Amino acid sequence: MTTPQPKVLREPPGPVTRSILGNLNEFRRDPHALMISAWQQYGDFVRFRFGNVNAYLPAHPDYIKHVLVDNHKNYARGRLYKTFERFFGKGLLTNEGESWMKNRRMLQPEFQQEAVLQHTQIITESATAMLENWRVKADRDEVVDGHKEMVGLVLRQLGRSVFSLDLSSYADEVVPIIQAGVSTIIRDIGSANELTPKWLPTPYNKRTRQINQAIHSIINRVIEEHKQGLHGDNDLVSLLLKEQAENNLNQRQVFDEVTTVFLAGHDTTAAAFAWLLYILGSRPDVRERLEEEVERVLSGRIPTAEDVNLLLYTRMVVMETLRLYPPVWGFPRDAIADDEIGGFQIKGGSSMIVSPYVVHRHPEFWDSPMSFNPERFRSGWDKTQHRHAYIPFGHGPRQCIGMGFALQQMMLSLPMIVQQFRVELVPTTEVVPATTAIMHPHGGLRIKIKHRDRG
Ligand code: HEM
Repeated sequence: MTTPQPKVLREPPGPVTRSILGNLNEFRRDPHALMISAWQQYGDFVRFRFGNVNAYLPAHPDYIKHVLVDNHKNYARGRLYKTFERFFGKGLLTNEGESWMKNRRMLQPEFQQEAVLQHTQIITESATAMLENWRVKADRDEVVDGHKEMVGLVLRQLGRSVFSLDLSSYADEVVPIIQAGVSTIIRDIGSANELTPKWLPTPYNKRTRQINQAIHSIINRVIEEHKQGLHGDNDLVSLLLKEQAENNLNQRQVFDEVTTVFLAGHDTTAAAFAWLLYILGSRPDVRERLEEEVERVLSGRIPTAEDVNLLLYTRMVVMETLRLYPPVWGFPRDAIADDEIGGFQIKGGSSMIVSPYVVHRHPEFWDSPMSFNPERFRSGWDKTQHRHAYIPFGHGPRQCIGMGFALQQMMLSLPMIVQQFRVELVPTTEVVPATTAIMHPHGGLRIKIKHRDRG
């Protein structure tokens, strides 16, 4: 009888460096460039070293499936999500275990299709309000920041739907502070800042405090106004306060969940919208087909929830935009115990970077991956495509809870924009993706809004 030989596992290959920080500086500087070049050189499973921690990039959809679904229990939120906690607290995004599961179940109904459909009117009313403003901007031939416009739209839609409060007035002052702060998370990975005690008056601690003050000013107002009964009892905040009254949540948990939905729900969708504006401005062929569809289906009407199912090309454009410009370009996990992926050895304690940005560009799964081609999402695309080659909202038990809401915002608002306006890019510098935590157009998106009916 022969004894079975232990399987020989390979060490994943990756860029070698003598720096004590390993590949960390390069990653902080330009994570997209590092990931893409390393993947092209080393293949579908790459090893980086961040200080004394191994960080792996699983670039093949099978490997991603392993981490997010098949063996997800072995992959915890980990170190990087820990750094998110200083702004997000321990809400759904950063939390784990029993209390995550309990709160996810509690909040899930607020984001299910039925609930999302109920927000249709708020979403279209909010878009109408923005478009009325755009009339004035178009009359004046103003140059505007398209990304900032979209932040305002999203804050109005998200705020009114989920918090019963229009938050768009924060778009100019408070939100930029929050966005600038949250986006530094990548730069802060492994930096000495993270090790300094919070009470020390370092510039880093001061900045963190300032960002938290900006966040708290919004969230405290949202919660306080609900406690005073100013916003009825039919939204996410009321639900959380009811759970608190029944001792299912404490005050801190309510605060953290509201903060998480606010932070995770505005910057992401606004970035996606900004890229949609970019496509409208840079691809006349796509814009013309959108205009044709919107006229045929809506004949000048405001879209309803039923119309969304008929706007097939619009959906294809939204999906292709999320493929090439995924607002969440990467998200982390840490391996709890040793594991094996595709014959590679994974040591417990090492990190994973799951990257929509990389797998959405995988040439084995996407023809001409770098070209923007909505046709690839023609009806039936999902019958032939690998499920884990397209993950703009993640997958598995931790898939984005706001996915349906974000898609509905885009499916209703994009046709309304197309009905009335055209977008002209103002050429200054090339539009490139930011390498901050959320991938919006770097430095904003300078555009002019043109009335469609005036040519
Ligand atoms: C285009 C817009 C959006 C994109 C691309 C996006 C992307 C993602 C991704 C990739 C994840 C998974 C992260 C991981 O597994 O580590 C996630 C989680 C999450 N998202 Fe979104 N998101 C978007 C919009 C929203 C909206 C509108 C909300 C809320 C209103 C939201 C709330 C959340 C929350 C709470 C989680 C954590 C879920 C959990 O772990 O249980 N997101 N999102």
